[in-house]
Amino acid sequence: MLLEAKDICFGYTKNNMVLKDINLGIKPGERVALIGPSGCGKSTLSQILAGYLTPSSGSVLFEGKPLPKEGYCPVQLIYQHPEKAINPRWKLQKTLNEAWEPDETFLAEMGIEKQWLTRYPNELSGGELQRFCVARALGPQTQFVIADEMTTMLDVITQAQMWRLMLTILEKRGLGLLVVTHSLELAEQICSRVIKFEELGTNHGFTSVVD
Ligand SMILES: Nc1ncnc2c1ncn2[C@@H]1O[C@H](COP(=O)(O)OP(=O)(O)OP(=O)(O)O)[C@@H](O)[C@H]1O
Repeated sequence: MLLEAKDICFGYTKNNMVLKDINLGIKPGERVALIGPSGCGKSTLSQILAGYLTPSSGSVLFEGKPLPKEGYCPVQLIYQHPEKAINPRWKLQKTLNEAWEPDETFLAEMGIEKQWLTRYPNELSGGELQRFCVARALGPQTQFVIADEMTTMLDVITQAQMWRLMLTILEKRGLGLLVVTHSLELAEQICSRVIKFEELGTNHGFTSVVD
């Protein structure tokens, strides 16, 4: 199993558990979509799978091991809201190079203009900023990408461009993917398996660690 969530429970407050006994297993080579109603806990689970939040019980394993507590996380999360994922006081060159140093060809492929690098996040549009977040998440040490409503704020043409590029990179580098989306159409186009969030608490979508 490539990425596993085992018996995950989590609440932002003690009396209100958002996630209860969530089990999910993603095999190497699978591209999985997670769909579910607003507020059910998809983003919370994504943050746990990428090591941003610690579950109150249960565990996350990547290639059979817990996620590293320090250093680069092989599971990279791309948020729905790029402005929340970026330090507002850093120019974008610094933000990008904190993760890795992509070359000009890569930046051009991502549709990132050179002049944007010298700007602060509030000097770019949401869509422009999201390109940085995607580029930043695709560093050479990344092995798995979680895209949480990654293209929601982009126009349909840019959405299609971003996904085409993303899929090319994922395939070239053999990276795993979990897509969180409200669009069943996108899920079915991009992924080999679609999971409904409400099925996760009853062990659906989970295959034993023996795999
Ligand atoms: N930082 C937070 N503090 C307290 N409660 C939170 C926090 N973030 C999310 N929640 C609550 O946790 C629940 C799950 O939220 P989450 O964002 O994971 O849902 P979601 O399925 O991703 O929703 P959407 O599809 O609307 O993005 C919601 O009831 C939400 O109000």
